[in-house]
Amino acid sequence: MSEDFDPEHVAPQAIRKLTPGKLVIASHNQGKVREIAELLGPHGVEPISAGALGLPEPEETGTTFIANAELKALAAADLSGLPALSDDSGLCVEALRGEPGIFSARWAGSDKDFTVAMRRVWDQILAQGPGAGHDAHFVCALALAWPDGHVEAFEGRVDGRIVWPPRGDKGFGYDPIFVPYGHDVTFAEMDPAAKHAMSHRADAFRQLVAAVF
Ligand SMILES: O=P(O)(O)OP(=O)(O)OP(=O)(O)OC[C@H]1O[C@@H](n2cnc3c(O)ncnc32)[C@H](O)[C@@H]1O
Ligand SMILES: [Mg+2]
Repeated sequence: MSEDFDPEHVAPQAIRKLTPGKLVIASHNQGKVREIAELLGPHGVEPISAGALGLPEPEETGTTFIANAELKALAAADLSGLPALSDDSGLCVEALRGEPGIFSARWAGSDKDFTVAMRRVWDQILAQGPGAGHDAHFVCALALAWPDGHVEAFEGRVDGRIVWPPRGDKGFGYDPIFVPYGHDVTFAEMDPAAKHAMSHRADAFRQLVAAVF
């Protein structure tokens, strides 16, 4: 770094705005695609899912939520020639030092069986011994990429606790074992509108909407 480099005085890069039109939802998770389409509802874009375009599922080689979100959005924008919005998210359990974290989908195995993944979370908390806390948070990184390689990314979070047994049949993934702080019901017992008012995805969405719309 040169001696006169002063990080306080670097001009911030201009945030690129999204113009109305088609937007690829760069996810192969139907639960996410549904939630993202609902959150995008009032914002005048026309969502098309990666599945509908036959786009492949890129390998998630990043070591952070943001890195994985960016690589998924950039791959979809490049292949489709359209702006693309991706989501990389997961459940981080404090007693498990943040696991499953970026491996949240992978804990469900190739069958994407979240009964197995939720059981694994609970068993690993129990394996920590009787003093282990149940605190956890969900993280959602959203990345919006354009075909020329420009990308903007935002990260949201919601804190809560893990409960057992799983409860509720709304939502997806780990929702049946996650109760947000200040509530008694799991994300899978809430109506979608209630989850959208407080979720990690909604938190990231508020930042994205404020910046690019
Ligand atoms: O990569 P894409 O194609 O978007 O789909 P994916 O399911 O593989 O998604 P991720 O790689 O981001 O993995 C995140 C996993 O974390 C879980 N997850 C993320 N957000 C969640 C939410 O709101 N409620 C419950 N589980 C969630 C969910 O099971 C996801 O499979
Ligand atoms: Mg994935």
